[in-house]
Amino acid sequence: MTSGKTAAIIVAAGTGVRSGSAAPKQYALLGGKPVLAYSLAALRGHPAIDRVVVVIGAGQEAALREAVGDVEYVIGGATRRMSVLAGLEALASSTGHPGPVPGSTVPHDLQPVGVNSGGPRHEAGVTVGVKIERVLIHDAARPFLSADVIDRLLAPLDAYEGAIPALPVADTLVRYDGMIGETVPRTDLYRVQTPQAFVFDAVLAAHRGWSGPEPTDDAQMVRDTGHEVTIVLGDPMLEKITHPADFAAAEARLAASMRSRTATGFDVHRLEAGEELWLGGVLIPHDKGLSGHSDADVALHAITDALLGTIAAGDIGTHFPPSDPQWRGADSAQFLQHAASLITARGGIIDFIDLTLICEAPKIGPHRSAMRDRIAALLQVGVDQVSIKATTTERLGFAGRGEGIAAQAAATVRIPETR
Ligand SMILES: Nc1ccn([C@@H]2O[C@H](COP(=O)(O)OP(=O)(O)OP(=O)(O)O)[C@@H](O)[C@H]2O)c(=O)n1
Ligand SMILES: C[C@](O)(CO)[C@H](O)COP(=O)(O)O
Repeated sequence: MTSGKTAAIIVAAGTGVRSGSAAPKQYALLGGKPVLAYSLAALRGHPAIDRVVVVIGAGQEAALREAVGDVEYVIGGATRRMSVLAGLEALASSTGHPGPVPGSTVPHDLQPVGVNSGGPRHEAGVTVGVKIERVLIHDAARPFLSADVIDRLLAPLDAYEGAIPALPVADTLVRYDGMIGETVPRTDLYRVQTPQAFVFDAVLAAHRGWSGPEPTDDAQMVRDTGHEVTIVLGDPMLEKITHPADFAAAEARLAASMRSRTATGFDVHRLEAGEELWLGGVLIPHDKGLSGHSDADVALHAITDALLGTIAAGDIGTHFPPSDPQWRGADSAQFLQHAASLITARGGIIDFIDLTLICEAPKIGPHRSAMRDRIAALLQVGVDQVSIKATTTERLGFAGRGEGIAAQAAATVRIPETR
């Protein structure tokens, strides 16, 4: 692949009339997250992509910020083509690219690129001034974009000015005008998806010089200005959300892409006189309490580690180092909630927690219900998704001598493979 920077434009300035959604469909929730958030995360998370600009409708800054937080954005136009052009011009102007020639179709009122930081619009930080060599242009309405598709699209750009993902047509195709007419041979027909990848200068020139009928994608513009555009294998996950039923289909695709993961956590704390005994987020009357890092709630620590394990995010010490004085005496509920928030941020769902407390005393039975309620509330799951068991070690070892309490937890979550 040639050297130079790769940018991505997500067009999200449509109104989604056909979707029947009250708000533009790119802000509708899918699996609890805005549609736009999925492809934005996929593009931002891809190592070959240096910069992502989202094209939004006028007045959508607050909706954008609420949906995805800080992101570079530009205001789009009345058609998809004009929105793509706005994105291309934003990239061109911020990287010192020559401006459009007089008489081209570029409108004069294109907004400058901004960052949705809540403050005044400003130029986009470190990436401004870096020349863009390649660009991916993507519909926000196609949320489930995989890294494999991005890889497939970028690979041919050394040889072609463009590459698009497409799927062969599987159905019989027929012309219809009240009665069926000609059957259209389908052997070389493909359904075209996005993102579409281009050499930046080629697609910018095609857009700036366009005077043909309204195109339905960018590839046809690049092709019609004399460049070669190739096809790579698309992805059934990339179907566009267009009509109301497409939301249910997208939810089903998302659910089918969820993979179950189970991980365990283990922790021990010393029992000492003069300490409070916090277990499972509940203060338990006892003649001794647990000492150590934070409030030393061994149960919440074990569950936190189990949850972090499901996403291979290190352990509790990685996120809350015992050496950091700010966590001394801290409520362990915040550790647990942090681990849960990392799973939620990945579109994950917590399915089940199973905890075993290992101690001679206190008796866990009388407190089991309060602990289950508290843990379920902290994780925002049902009480029936939290199991708490207890055992002794038959007076053997540190637990048997009443010197400490051990906790062992297992967590099962579902994480979407499509990010
Ligand atoms: N003026 C427009 C029109 C469309 N798009 C974007 O282009 C993509 C594909 O368009 P489509 O599915 O047609 O979206 P809408 O135009 O929003 O839908 P509709 O035609 O039903 O109103 C979407 O991500 C949409 O937000 C855009 O950025 N600017
Ligand atoms: C760009 C596109 O997604 C490729 O299939 C499609 O052409 C967009 O069409 P729409 O009419 O804007 O939905």
